[in-house]
Amino acid sequence: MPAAPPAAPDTTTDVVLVVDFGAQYAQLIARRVREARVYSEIVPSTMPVAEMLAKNPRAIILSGGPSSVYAEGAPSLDRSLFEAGVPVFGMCYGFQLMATTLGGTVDDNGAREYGRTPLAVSKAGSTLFEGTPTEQSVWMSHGDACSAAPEGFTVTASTDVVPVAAFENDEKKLYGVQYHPEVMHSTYGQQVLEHFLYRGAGIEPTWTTTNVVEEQIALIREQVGDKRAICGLSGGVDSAVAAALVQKAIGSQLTCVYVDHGLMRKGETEQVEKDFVAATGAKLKVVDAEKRFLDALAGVSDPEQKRKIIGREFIRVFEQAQLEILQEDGPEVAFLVQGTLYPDVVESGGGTGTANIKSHHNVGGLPDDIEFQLVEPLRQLFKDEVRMVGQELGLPEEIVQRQPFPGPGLGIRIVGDVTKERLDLLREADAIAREELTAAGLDRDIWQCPVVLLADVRSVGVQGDGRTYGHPIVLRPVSSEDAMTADWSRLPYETLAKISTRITNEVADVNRVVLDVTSKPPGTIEWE
Ligand SMILES: Nc1ncnc2c1ncn2[C@@H]1O[C@H](COP(=O)(O)OP(=O)(O)OP(=O)(O)O)[C@@H](O)[C@H]1O
Ligand SMILES: O=c1[nH]c(=O)c2[nH+]cn([C@@H]3O[C@H](COP(=O)(O)O)[C@@H](O)[C@H]3O)c2[nH]1
Ligand SMILES: NC(=O)CC[C@H](N)C(=O)O
Ligand SMILES: [Mg+2]
Repeated sequence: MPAAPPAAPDTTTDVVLVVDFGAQYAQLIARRVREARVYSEIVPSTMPVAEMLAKNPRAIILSGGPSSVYAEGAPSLDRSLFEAGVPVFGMCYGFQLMATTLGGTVDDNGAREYGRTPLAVSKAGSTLFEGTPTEQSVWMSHGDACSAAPEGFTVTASTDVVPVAAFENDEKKLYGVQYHPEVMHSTYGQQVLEHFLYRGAGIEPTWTTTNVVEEQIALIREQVGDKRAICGLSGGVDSAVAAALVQKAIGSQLTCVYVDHGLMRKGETEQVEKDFVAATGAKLKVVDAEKRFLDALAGVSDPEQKRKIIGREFIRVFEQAQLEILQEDGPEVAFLVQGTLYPDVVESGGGTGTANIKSHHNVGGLPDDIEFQLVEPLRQLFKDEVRMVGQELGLPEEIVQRQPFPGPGLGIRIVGDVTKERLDLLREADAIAREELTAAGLDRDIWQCPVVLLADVRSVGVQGDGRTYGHPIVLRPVSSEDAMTADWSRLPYETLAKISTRITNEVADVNRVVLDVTSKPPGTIEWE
């Protein structure tokens, strides 16, 4: 198994633990806490309470989860958590668990609520609801409900069907809400969360991205010591920021390695070589590994298999680069730096009880026999937070604001086997789409625009009065904040028309261009 990355900066004093009960939104809670300028860390609900308390948390948040508190084998918590004097805030499942553990009642009384729900605040000015309206819109997602709060708690909100939708116990510093304050649709959610942190738990909002930079630099120095590290550098935002952080921490002990796997877009390798070195002055090694990747991918059309092969080949190339660097004088090269972010981890099924959506090459695609120790300073952050760290480090806007491009590259944008010919065709189509989107001034409006070749699909066309039987190209422009959710971008028709005409005119074997109008969920951004 890959070595675990450093969990959390131990220099942080004000840590808030988010206990994850298999929630869809545990990571969202953690980032909302950071938005409130307080450091937070997610821990699994299976962690013993003594271990949680040993982290000296200033407060604990209990997430939602798919189980029913009264079901056999449902995740629970030792009562001592509520008696340790640490302020606790339960959300949905966490709220229900607090209720039952402390003597309240939760049952399946038919009071289901999913989505937008009006909440009536019955105690205006309470710790949680101070300054928010007595009627507010919240986001619910539950089938069980609390019908009686535990002794000593004041019920502070209800809905049409749920008599206890929030309760508070200021003396014990215990709070809970049935709804999800962490999702943006709960109008006063952030305010309620901040009230818990500042008023309930008395935490000062002092955490900033500067802390991330300082803490990570200290951690990296401690982890790497006087050994050497290589950094997988793609030219993308995450690896550029990770490399800049590590460069700051260990300077010349770092060598960046860019792998040209033959799955890159047109002109990309040249651009990385030129821009990245100019921006950071880092040592960069470019490895041409096209043959190796294409040979390994030959005949493979299953997306997960492709991802695992690509993940493995990346590591084999890094191992070779390691051997070459060892030829130069210096200590052992024991570490591999990657620009892994939280969404890569959670989509790869790396949360507690979370599903594997797709194996990102740098997490779920890593081979079991990897010997490098991983250095992943951004592993707990989301993209927009990483961009802020990049700005903090003084990286140029062209790098910090770049649209994401997945590590497996065009390999996961060909639905079907990956061949050199198909890649060349897709590179042409992709270059046209990018050129026209840039010319239309839309680069900043869209998050990214995968261009996908449906190599296994053919359709009939008529070109030059003759019949063609070609392949469709899919345009997938999306808008997003953090890639966890996304919407399809409403691009101007003229731009779409130009892209479509140019692709069908200029790219052989393509006789149709289609637009993907699916949000995420249900679709993911990439097709594979
Ligand atoms: N061609 C490549 N050569 C070397 N390392 C790579 C390459 N592509 C990806 N990686 C490694 O895999 C990590 C994850 O890739 P990912 O695409 O998520 O991040 P990124 O390319 O750094 O940023 P962005 O999301 O902006 O594209 C990178 O941070 C980098 O460490
Ligand atoms: O480095 C990466 N390795 C991968 O294996 C990978 N898969 C998806 N992506 C990128 O992640 C974001 C979310 O993508 P999905 O909605 O397709 O899951 C989008 O920005 C995708 O481009 C990847 N990046
Ligand atoms: N979102 C949640 O935490 C749901 C809690 C519980 N499974 C319910 O349905 O009530
Ligand atoms: Mg990338």
